[in-house]
Amino acid sequence: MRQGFPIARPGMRIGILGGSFDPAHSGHALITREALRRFSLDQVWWMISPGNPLKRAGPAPMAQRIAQAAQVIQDPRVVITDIEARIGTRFTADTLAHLQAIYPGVRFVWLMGADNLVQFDQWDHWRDIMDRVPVGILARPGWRMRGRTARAARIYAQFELPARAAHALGDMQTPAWSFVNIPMSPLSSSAIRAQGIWPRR
Ligand SMILES: Nc1ncnc2c1ncn2[C@@H]1O[C@H](COP(=O)(O)OP(=O)(O)OP(=O)(O)O)[C@@H](O)[C@H]1O
Ligand SMILES: O=C(O)c1ccc[n+]([C@@H]2O[C@H](COP(=O)([O-])O)[C@@H](O)[C@H]2O)c1
Repeated sequence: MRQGFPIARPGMRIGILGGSFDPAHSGHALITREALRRFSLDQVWWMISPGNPLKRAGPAPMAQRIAQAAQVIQDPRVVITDIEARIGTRFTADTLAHLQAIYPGVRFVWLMGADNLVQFDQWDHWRDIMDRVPVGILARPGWRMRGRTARAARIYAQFELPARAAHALGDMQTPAWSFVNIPMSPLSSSAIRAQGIWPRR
């Protein structure tokens, strides 16, 4: 965990994996390593959300989620950050606007699992997100087909970058998105919570 705002130089390609991370698990680590490789990213920031605007139940306290995330991944290319809470945003479109203002010249790529693509068209100002940054989608068990046929995917079909060219995603003019098939993990935070081992008391 870097205190304050992470350091980034102009020209860097940085993937933002926003999430509840309630708790972080090895599925997050897997998609992060794949995103780094497939989208040729310099870093991925695990942006621990103050709370998903579409989820009714609030997550475990931020400090607990950050500490757990730091146990799940130790990679110099991965930064765990509460930047969204610091900025005071929880809608992704707002957050990305702030990040681009704070870090001019940094090439941000929004990352998400295929499950989020399915409801992406319900996010606040989702088309602004498409206009602002390239979007990298990582396959998730049970969600590949639904992701591919999601409303957002259909509306932006002409802007899809084929997976074989995904390494160039960060340099693309927006809108641009790419869906990559990767080795998949069935893990989910909800399954871990259902086991009653999280949140820790
Ligand atoms: N196993 C996985 N495969 C692919 N993507 C994943 C996986 N786990 C999480 N993600 C993605 O990581 C991001 C953050 O996910 P989140 O922290 O909500 O975890 P989750 O396991 O999806 O949680 P929950 O089960 O509570 O919805 C989201 O974009 C989600 O799609
Ligand atoms: O901006 C929105 O309307 C919006 C709606 C749903 C989810 N998000 C973001 O999507 C990311 C993934 O959320 P989650 O809860 O699936 O981990 C996280 O950064 C959320 O803030 C954002």
